[in-house]
Amino acid sequence: MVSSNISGWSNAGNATKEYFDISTLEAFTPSSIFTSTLSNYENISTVVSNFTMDMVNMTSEISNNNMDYFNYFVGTTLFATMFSLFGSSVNFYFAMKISRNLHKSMIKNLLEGCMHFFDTNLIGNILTRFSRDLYYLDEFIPYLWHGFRLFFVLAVSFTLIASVIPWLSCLFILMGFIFYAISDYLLSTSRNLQRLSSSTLSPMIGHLNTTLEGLITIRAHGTQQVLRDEFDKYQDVFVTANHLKEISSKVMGFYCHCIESMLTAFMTLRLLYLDDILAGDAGLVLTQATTLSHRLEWALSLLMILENSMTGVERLLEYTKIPRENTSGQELENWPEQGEIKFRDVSLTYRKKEEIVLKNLNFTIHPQEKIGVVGRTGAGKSSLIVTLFRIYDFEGHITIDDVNIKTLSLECLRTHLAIIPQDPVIFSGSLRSNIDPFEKISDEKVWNILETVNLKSHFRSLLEDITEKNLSIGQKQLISIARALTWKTKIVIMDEATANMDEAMDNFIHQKIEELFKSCTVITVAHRLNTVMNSDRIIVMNNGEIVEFDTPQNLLENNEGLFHRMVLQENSSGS
Ligand SMILES: Nc1ncnc2c1ncn2[C@@H]1O[C@H](COP(=O)(O)OP(=O)(O)OP(=O)(O)O)[C@@H](O)[C@H]1O
Repeated sequence: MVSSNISGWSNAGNATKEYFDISTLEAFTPSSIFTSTLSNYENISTVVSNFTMDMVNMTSEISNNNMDYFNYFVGTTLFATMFSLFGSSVNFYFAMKISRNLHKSMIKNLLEGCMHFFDTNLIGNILTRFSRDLYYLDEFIPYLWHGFRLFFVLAVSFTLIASVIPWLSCLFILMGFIFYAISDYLLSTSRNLQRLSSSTLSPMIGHLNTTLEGLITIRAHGTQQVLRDEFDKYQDVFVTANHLKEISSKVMGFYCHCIESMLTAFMTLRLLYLDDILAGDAGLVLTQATTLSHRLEWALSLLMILENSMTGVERLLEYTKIPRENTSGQELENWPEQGEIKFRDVSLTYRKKEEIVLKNLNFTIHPQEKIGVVGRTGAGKSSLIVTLFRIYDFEGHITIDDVNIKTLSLECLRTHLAIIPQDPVIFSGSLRSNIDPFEKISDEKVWNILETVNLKSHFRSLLEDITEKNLSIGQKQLISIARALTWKTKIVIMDEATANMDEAMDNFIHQKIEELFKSCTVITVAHRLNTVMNSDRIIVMNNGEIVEFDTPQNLLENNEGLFHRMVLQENSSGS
């Protein structure tokens, strides 16, 4: 039990120490210095007020009894206070450094993390790390330094009692062992309950998040009760774990009180039978003994909070070790010039030992060709696009203008491909920052692009906050197209970009794309077959394989082909 507790502690401690050694600290910003000074001021004022209270309490206890102890008290308490004051300042400085480093590393790792991480970690897990666990690190741990003051005060009380009745020291040593055994047991229990509480909070937060995201669908289907029941289930589990954690701290208080009562009773009985003790000394010993349990309980509860907070730190440190994408590779300018794409023996598996999603694909897309990609749900259309962006590792080779994309840096590859996704992403901020986030082109050119996509009349200024405008999905999609136009890439990919739109908007957007991306290679993933009927060639996918790849005309003429059957099916369901 003892060793498990110590090893748990030292793991977290070593991990923090290891993290602390990372020397990527940046200078503090003026605002963070200001905030830390304010917090430190609060810290210092707490220390000073604690000192004053200690002095008042102890003086009242001593002055009536034995003035010889007064200097001893003042000296020790003053030392404890100075130590605490110095310690809290040092503590704050390092706590802030560790916290800042951890924040930076976590967000960096998260943004550059492999997609596998997001496939295997629920959103609730991530949100809890960035909320509750960071809260423990930022709000609890820096303040726990105050607790060390308590150990001095405890030492003073013990020494004082022992100096009056020396043989009580043996009793204190025995009591120390009992407390150690209890705290060892309870601290490890509490630490595990804290872990349980944190891990049961994540599904609850994740559920709440997805509920809010799908609120319209939930209301449309009237499934509020189902969602409420599910939430209650997650909440019950969380509250149970959290309640047990709270109980463990109460249990510790109970044990402390029991021991204190036994100690006081024993001392009182013993004092009654001692002849050579002054009444003042006896009173002093008794008053110190009665406050001991309170202070011990407080010291142990601080240890418990520290222990529990370290589980938060432990969880945070896991996020500094997220496997990251390999971003290294060559940087090419003015690439690709033609936009020719070749797939050679490309296979993709999302997770090890899982089913192969793309099976040995071999095809060539010629420069400036307009290619449609169709297939039933789960055929592998989006996976094909994912491999082009190297979102997941794949086997085989993909070359663009004879450059193997695995040799390129991720930044180079991804900035030379434009994608218009199914759900257009609108960043919070101005219209300009949404269309040209890296400020590559002039305002005039941005306005020209807006005019090209028929959006100019909707905005008065490029600095207008786009989030305040209630844009339709079609309009958001047009903004995505405008963004793709500023990138001036040779390859444009549309992943079911018009799936959520009515036919008129769908036709309008495709007409725009034909016009604007005439000189580009365009790959359009589509569910509606008429969307890709104007393509030069169509890839028909089934079960991770390319089963047909030809012009729309030839595919329609092949009565045995999958595309032909899909068209017939779509027509019959439409009529
Ligand atoms: N992140 C992922 N992790 C594991 N498997 C995945 C992942 N994404 C897709 N798959 C699986 O890969 C297969 C192909 O999915 P993909 O999304 O490429 O199909 P699709 O043709 O685009 O389907 P849809 O038309 O419904 O979008 C499916 O069996 C799917 O379950």
